[in-house]
Amino acid sequence: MADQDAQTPVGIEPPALSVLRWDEPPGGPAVVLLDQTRLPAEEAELVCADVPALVRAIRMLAVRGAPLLGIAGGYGVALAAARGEDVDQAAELLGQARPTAVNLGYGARRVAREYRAAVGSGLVPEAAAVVALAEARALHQEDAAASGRMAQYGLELLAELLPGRGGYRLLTHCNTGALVSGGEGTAFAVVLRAHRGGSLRQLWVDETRPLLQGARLTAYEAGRHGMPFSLLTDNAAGSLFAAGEVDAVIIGADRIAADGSVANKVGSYPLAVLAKYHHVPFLVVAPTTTVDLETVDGTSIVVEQRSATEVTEFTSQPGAPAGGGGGGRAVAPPGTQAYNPAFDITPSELVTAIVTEEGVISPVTGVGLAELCARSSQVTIS
Ligand SMILES: CSC[C@@H](O)[C@@H](O)C(=O)COP(=O)(O)O
Repeated sequence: MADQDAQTPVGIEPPALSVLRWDEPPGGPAVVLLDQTRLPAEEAELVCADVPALVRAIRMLAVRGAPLLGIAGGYGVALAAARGEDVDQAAELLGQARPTAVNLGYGARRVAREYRAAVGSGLVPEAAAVVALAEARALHQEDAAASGRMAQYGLELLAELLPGRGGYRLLTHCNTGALVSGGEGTAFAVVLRAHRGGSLRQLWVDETRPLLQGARLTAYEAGRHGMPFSLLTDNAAGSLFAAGEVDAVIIGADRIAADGSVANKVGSYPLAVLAKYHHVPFLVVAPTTTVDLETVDGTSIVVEQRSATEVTEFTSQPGAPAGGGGGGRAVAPPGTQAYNPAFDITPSELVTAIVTEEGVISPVTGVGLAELCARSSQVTIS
């Protein structure tokens, strides 16, 4: 059971979270996840011993967040390879489990490509499976390194945009910390670095309806690190801006199109509009693996639509079938239809800057994005 009162005093680091790992028990290899649907009540592991189990875990958000989905996709293909299964089919199944986060398909295809190359060079499938696992591990490590670099660039950007502040009051949405990454996350990694350096005055955490990634997960991570933070309902953000309590908005991304449009958790776009109106910087932090130059603009991004029960019931299980029966307490009359997109799209003109592991682009332009991606050491997958 996670102890909600056990906040870590500043200066003392909590133990790193084991969010996703490869395991090789006697029964065969498995991808072991920290089940995010059970946080913060329980720190429970979920063992995925085959690709369908991992696909289910992805759909129900036991594992989630763009960079971690990429890592999960990579290990999923390595799992298929280790089991002697069709890796291309596995990559396809994994890549389609959730449509918006580009990293998922990237991770799966990248490992599948390495496996195919290994077989093509004459390795037997067992040896090629070892190559596939090594590639998944490399992807995992690259993401951890990218996280550290984004944190540094992000902190420098805050200092530049908000000079002379006694400490930053940052508003974030959804969950972007260690729970979504091989490292300390994307936007949350910047917040954490500010906290460690004594420059975080306040973290405002949007609860993030309907699945409460802010309330359940970001509050859990902020609490572990002893941050000064408060939770707010998503629709309280406007009054917080009006009161002058927000110095910057800082979020992650699930896909960034070639024109700089940003897909992120639904509720990000209204924050960008509020930020523009109140002259507050709106910052997006994402690795270059989240930039998708093949998606020309925001209108081409496929936005995942999720079950109505996630809206019509409280504490509904993520991914419960539409039409009731999500396992939660109904808050709407039976049969109520719901509009439940998982993400929304923020156009580049509302984004002050995008922070990647290769540097910062501001103003956000397609040219700047392409340059950063070209500089990136990330493997290009066609
Ligand atoms: C680095 S995390 C960026 C995004 O993946 C995050 O903000 C987000 O929207 C996650 O959505 P989720 O539906 O919980 O997977």
